[in-house]
Amino acid sequence: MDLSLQGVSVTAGGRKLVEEITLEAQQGRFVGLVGPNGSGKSTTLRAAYHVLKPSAGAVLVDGRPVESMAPRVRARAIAAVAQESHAEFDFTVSEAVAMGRQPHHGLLDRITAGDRKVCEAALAQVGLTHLADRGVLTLSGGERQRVLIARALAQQPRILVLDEPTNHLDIRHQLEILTLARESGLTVLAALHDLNLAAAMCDTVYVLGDGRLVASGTPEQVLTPRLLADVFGVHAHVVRHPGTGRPQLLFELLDSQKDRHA
Ligand SMILES: Nc1ncnc2c1ncn2[C@@H]1O[C@H](COP(=O)(O)OP(=O)(O)OP(=O)(O)O)[C@@H](O)[C@H]1O
Repeated sequence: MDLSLQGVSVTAGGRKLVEEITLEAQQGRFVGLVGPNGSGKSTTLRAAYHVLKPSAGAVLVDGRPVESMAPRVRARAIAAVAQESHAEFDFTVSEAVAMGRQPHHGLLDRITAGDRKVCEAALAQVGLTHLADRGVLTLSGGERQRVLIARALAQQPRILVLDEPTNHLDIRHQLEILTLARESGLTVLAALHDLNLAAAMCDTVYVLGDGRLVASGTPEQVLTPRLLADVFGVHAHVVRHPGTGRPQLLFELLDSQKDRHA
């Protein structure tokens, strides 16, 4: 399924948090959203997965406004992993993942053998089968993050919206989880802080600065020293990854900042 935001603005407390965001995530593509702290990434994603109502513009799934979709239909289309989602109750890992099956049956229906299979597969995909019976409150931050991703996968959506999915993950799990999302065949829209992961994984990158889109394109087109200086205020050297040929970035402070910190 295609996900598209068309001229989306979000207002809160009388202030425009994001303005006129237009972006496209086509079927099966991995689309990244990058930008400095407070630039509006989470706000944009919350509008995309319909927990924030845009004050202007529209969010479309295969051309259909998400707000016109019944909640259950929407939940079968889009699954989201929010930033710093908290597990408040001490469910077991399998119970937490099984919540992802809710959109597929009635509230009071029992979980079926088919549901259980889907959940086991999702847990295996994130490498947590061995923790199925553990309480989520006893997990490490990275394990908990992988449970949330397994729950989103168990939802069997067509679109995955991920807000900082690599939070708390060590480097191997960062690469594994993003590769899993990339190769899932799902449409992925992910906010990423790590620009090298964005460069390695994304088909298209959108850059936000101060609530507005400032650039979009392939990582090669977008992640240039000029843009990184303008938007992030850092000096970047761009090199090619010897294995993948993708751009990789080496950072240092701009000279003006170095003087400030000298
Ligand atoms: N409910 C709200 N009321 C007022 N301001 C808000 C609200 N939610 C977010 N903001 C502000 O909107 C701006 C964008 O926030 P957002 O969380 O979308 O940024 P972000 O790019 O995801 O940041 P980070 O990289 O730090 O996670 C910030 O300045 C934030 O303080």
